[in-house]
Amino acid sequence: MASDISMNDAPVVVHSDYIPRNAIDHMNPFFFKSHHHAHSQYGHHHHHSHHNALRQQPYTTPTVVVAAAASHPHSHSIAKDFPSPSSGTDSSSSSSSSSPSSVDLQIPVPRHLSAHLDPCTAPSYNTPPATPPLTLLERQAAAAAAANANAASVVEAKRKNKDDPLAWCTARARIPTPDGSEYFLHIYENKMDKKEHLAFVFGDAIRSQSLDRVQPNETEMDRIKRGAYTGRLQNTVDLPTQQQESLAAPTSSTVTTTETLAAMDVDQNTTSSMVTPAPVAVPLVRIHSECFTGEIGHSARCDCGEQLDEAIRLMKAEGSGVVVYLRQEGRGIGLGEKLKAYNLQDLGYDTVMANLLLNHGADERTYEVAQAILEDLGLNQIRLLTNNPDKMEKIEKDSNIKVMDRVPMMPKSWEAIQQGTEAEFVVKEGAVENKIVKGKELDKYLKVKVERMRHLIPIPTSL
Ligand SMILES: Nc1nc2c(ncn2[C@@H]2O[C@H](COP(=O)(O)OP(=O)(O)OP(=O)(O)O)[C@@H](O)[C@H]2O)c(=O)[nH]1
Repeated sequence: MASDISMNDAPVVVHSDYIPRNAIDHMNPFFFKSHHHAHSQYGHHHHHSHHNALRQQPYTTPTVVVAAAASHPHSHSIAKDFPSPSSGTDSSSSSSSSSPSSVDLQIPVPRHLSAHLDPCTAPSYNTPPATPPLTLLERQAAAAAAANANAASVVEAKRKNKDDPLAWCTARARIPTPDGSEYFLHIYENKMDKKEHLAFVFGDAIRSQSLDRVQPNETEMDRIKRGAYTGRLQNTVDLPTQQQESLAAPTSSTVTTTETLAAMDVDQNTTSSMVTPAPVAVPLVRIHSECFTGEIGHSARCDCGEQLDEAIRLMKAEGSGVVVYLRQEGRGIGLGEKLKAYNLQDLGYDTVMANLLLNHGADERTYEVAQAILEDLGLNQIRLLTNNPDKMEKIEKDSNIKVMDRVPMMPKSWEAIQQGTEAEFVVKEGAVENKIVKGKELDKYLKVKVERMRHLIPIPTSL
């Protein structure tokens, strides 16, 4: 039998100052269920080596486990502060759940998993046990305190550097796309984190002020390398030398160096006199959060890839617009934590509850960097592509940015359900045609967004 190789007799080192990794084991039904069985059903005849390993761990002595199990007559109950997968998180949530039991919360082991709960093969035994989890209230208080501290430090950073932007563009380059259209990818550094946030800029009229600003002692070639030119670059490398010299690199006039600015007697700290973009009608903007699984990994758990593609399609069609691509993977908790959340979702918890059980906020994203990027691109009035009212509020907060209009992003599969055309989807490798996503897991994910995160999408009546 392909047994639990992690449960072999590798020596278990128990340190008295052992610090558990997190609270995950305490809500893992395998963990407690199997212990309960170890004592009530298998008693002390249970001889699997990992049992002894666990016995040595400071936070989960057999006594504690027996007491925990005994205090709950239900043989599957585990820890008092974990709700069942179907219960809500707090009274303010708009969960459609019908079991808001918050006093004596239990995690029933999902029926389909019970069959696999042989304590000899239960897969969680190799995981170090953890400290007792925070109660939900404590978690919420901690999340609120962290959010406040974060907001305060951002304000502080802004106050100290009134004239310095929070984010600035360090390079930009043309990205041709298969249909012949192209956009300029902008890369941003910022004061909040070490991540490279991005802006996909469609249309030549939208320009980064920080990129265009003249830097001390830079040459024309430095500016070309950063992408601080207008128009398009010409291939001069393949031309004979004398022709190379006679051709300016950009096709239009505007690599502006310190020398030319000096000759023009222009204030070198500003670019306003140098770059005068054509006026843009209120442009389409998408503030998109990174999702490796949805955009690269062919996942049908979410519609993130579909949304990114749709935003790009709309901006190509308009010939103008910006996708601000924030590296806030997993609603800010990171990819590793998102994968853990997926395991909890496979146990039946929804996306919100899974985050909370991992001691994260339901959504840890912030939008100050996005605000700074939009300001840098000169976009104070936008049409925002989103279903998320929270995002609309946060992007306007403490800034000059005004969301003039919200452009909804209807999930394609739900649109098709409403139009009765779902059967026409052709499933290709990894995704439905045109990267559209569909399926039960997506439906559940989307419903949670509507029911618990105020997203503005009509749920098809058949769901
Ligand atoms: N923690 C967590 N993050 C997820 C999950 N599924 C997708 N994400 C992340 O959620 C982010 C996208 O946010 P969404 O809530 O889908 O959408 P939104 O950006 O708030 O709203 P829209 O503008 O309407 O798309 C990306 O960073 C994804 O990586 C999940 O199950 N758990």
